[in-house]
Amino acid sequence: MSDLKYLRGFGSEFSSEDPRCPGALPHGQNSPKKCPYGLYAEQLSGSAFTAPRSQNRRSWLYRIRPSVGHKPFEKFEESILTHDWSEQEPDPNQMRWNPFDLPLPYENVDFVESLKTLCGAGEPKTKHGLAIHVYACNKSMRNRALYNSDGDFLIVPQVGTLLITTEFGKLQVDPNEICIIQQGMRFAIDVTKPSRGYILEVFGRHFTLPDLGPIGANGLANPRDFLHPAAWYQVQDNQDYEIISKYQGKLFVCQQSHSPFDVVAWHGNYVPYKYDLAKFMVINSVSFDHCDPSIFTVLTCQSDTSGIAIADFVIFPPRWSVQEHTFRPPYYHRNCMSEFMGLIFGEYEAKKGGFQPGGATLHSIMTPHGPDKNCFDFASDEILKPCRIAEGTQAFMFESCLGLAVTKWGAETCEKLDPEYFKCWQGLKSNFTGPQ
Ligand SMILES: O=C(O)Cc1cc(O)ccc1O
Ligand SMILES: [Fe+2]
Repeated sequence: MSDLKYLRGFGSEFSSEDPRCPGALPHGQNSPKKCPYGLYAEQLSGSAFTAPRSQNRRSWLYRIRPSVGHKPFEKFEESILTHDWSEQEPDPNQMRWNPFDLPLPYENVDFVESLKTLCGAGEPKTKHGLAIHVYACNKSMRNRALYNSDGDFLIVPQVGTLLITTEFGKLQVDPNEICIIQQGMRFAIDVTKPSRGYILEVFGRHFTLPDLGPIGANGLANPRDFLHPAAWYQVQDNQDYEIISKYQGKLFVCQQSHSPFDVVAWHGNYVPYKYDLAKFMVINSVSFDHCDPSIFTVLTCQSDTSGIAIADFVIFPPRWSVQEHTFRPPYYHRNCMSEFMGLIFGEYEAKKGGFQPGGATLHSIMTPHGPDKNCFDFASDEILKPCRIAEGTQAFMFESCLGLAVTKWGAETCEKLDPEYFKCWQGLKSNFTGPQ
């Protein structure tokens, strides 16, 4: 799979033909009377038809059969996905989850069956809000494809490579890479070993690159490093296929007698993509003080209020730390945004050993948090020389302007919530020297 070909760019107009069918893309028009190779033309709209050009997203798919050739949808039972944010009483406490369980061999669970919702806010019907899920699977999705009617998935693999077949072609996504599968796109995930990761879902809006302001035209996640699949199709006739739709927070399944991965060629600017976090160009203070973590924003999903994110995807990559006369780790703070963090590998700088790969933390709106006692003591006394930090680590944050509610699965069923978390700050004593 590593010889997969990708198309580079961000938000561009791409086009791709499976090399087995040269000329499959119609010339000069989207919907000819008869398409080349007897294909059907189908538009996938990711924005209102009339959205301003800068936000307008759609793709044209040239496929063996149109998507509509399926039997009626029924409820898909094997799922703990929820958007019921009132399952639990609100809880403002700092939360830390130990690593979520990988499936045991006899559990045999695929990506869709393994989806569990941890927390979220808002709902898909009004296209406002987000949900944070985790997956932990050990089986490939055989003859089964998923699409999300509610919004876009940002998938962060933490253990195990994902081989993702989409209508647009294939993506291989390793830990320390992320991928975005937008609303409506059918995909199936193959795994070769027990695999785990995090998912940020945003309802009815899309991720964009953050503006760079005074940084200039380059830096942070550069557009050329976003990789899109090349067209690939399979002919699987008379083969039962399950299509699962996440619709208004619930999963539904329908049957069809052929593969949905039958798109021979496509063009447009609404295409799934992946990004390697190691490609992020880090900008930071080279003089003094600790910059706000917004400098590490990879992708943002903006609300209607300029500069305010429904969700930012932020990373804490390996980098040089050079600030002088500065407490270098994250500062103590209280935030009007919600901060959900995960760890792909290594240790998080503000809590060495206190937060494990495959686990998570949630610091809710205005809930105080910051470095633990060990981190504070060390950083207050360390001799400041230029040094590498976060080497061999990758922590990330989903930051949202919305107040997040934790689900029953997140608070109880998963049995990973650590009641001792608050203790990491209890030893922070007064160092007040008083008036001299
Ligand atoms: O709380 C956290 O660990 C995330 C975070 C990191 C940082 O460098 C500054 C602020 C912040 O919220
Ligand atoms: Fe924070």
